[in-house]
Amino acid sequence: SLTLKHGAHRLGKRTDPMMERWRNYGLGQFIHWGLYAIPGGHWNGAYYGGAAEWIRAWKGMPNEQYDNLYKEFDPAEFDPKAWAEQAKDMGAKYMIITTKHHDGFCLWPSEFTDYDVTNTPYGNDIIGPLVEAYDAVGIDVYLYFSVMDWNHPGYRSKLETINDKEAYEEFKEFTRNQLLELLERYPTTKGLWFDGTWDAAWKEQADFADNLATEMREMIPGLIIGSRFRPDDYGNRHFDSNGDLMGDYEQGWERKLPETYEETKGNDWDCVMTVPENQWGYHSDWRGHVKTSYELIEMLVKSVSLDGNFVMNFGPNGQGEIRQEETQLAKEIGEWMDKNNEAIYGCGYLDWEKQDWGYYTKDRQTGKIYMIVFNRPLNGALKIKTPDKVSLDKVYSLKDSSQSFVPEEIHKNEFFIHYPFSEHIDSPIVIVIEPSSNEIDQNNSYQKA
Ligand SMILES: COc1ccc([C@@H]2N[C@@H](C)[C@@H](O)[C@H]2O)cc1
Repeated sequence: SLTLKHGAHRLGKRTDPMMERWRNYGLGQFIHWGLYAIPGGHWNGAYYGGAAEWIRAWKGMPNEQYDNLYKEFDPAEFDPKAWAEQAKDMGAKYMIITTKHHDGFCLWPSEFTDYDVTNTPYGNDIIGPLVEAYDAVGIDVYLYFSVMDWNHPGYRSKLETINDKEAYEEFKEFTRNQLLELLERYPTTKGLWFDGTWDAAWKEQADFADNLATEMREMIPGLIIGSRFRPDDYGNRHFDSNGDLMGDYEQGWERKLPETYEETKGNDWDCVMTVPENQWGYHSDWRGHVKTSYELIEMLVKSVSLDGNFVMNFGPNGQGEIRQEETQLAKEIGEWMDKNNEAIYGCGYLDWEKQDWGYYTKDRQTGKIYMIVFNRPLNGALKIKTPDKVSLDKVYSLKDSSQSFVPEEIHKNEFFIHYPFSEHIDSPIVIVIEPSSNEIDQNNSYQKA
């Protein structure tokens, strides 16, 4: 393998308490909020179908008009406590907020630019009250930060001239200053979710980024930073030039999910997901498919079943309101989570053969196994294949533990559970298996429930 100065500094998962906590979240909330929520995908009566938070980049949208939107930013309905309550009721364990998206507008009072909330009619810090409100309800806060910054004069996508390099040095200083400022202002931050790091210019900054990551981790010990932040010596991100994961978890699953455990390479990872096909910031006219709570719950369960976290995106509007479609989804997901979160929180991958009816999750502490059923077989027979020497001692319905099942053995290590499906079931059901095996698996050191 290559000798790298700025490649992965750790092989395998982080095992410290902060990362253990992260690993057991299951469900997160992404919030994309900024000036782009004001146009909401429209400008001068024209509809822009691309991602609403990228409207400044779409042709026909005059940059200087976008750059003056800050003069209109006055979200009278912004209510961080209400947002935090809603996220709590949904069952989110962490929240990721855009402090600065690609447009460079800062939702906190930054010492290092005038392009921030203090120079708007609203005038106040947005990030601070959000951090406070979410901390108050026990939801951990992570800060999204875009390195790419269309507002800063020193930003470059690539470094070609001497001038580029000199300007970019100022930009790097500015970026460092803003990041240290954020960690200084919001010390309860548990981690940073970086974006906008694909540029050639940034890919040349292995040394700078590595040192900056070290500095940030010194400021907040245990700080969690994913694989999108730094490039290695050869400009590779996510995985270094030896194929080793850089950062504390893999951030490659944006609007997509792995199919198999192998695809996750055994790393920690999160999936960040939009409700419509591709809108992160507020778009007033969602076209195309809008995901149902059933689909989002399946993505959540699939993520947890493959040792990942699932982060559902919310895009508040220009007034600071959570839109009605997202409120409804949060309510429906919360109702399911109220009854079934035991199969999500603190759970992860189970190495039993995947079956068509849905997903297994395993509680990392108790070893309890959950069958989360989305696709009921017409004959009601749910197939289970177990590893050798595992018998299914106690099998019962999560919603009613008195409803137990005696698995029918159909082959060695192969069973049917005959579930009395009735037509009225319209949300995923969870069956609990308390396995006992002839040799207790040392990892599980399984105790009776
Ligand atoms: C295809 O290029 C991009 C670049 C940036 C994004 C940003 N990442 C998401 C988490 C949103 O912030 C989106 O604007 C999406 C697609």
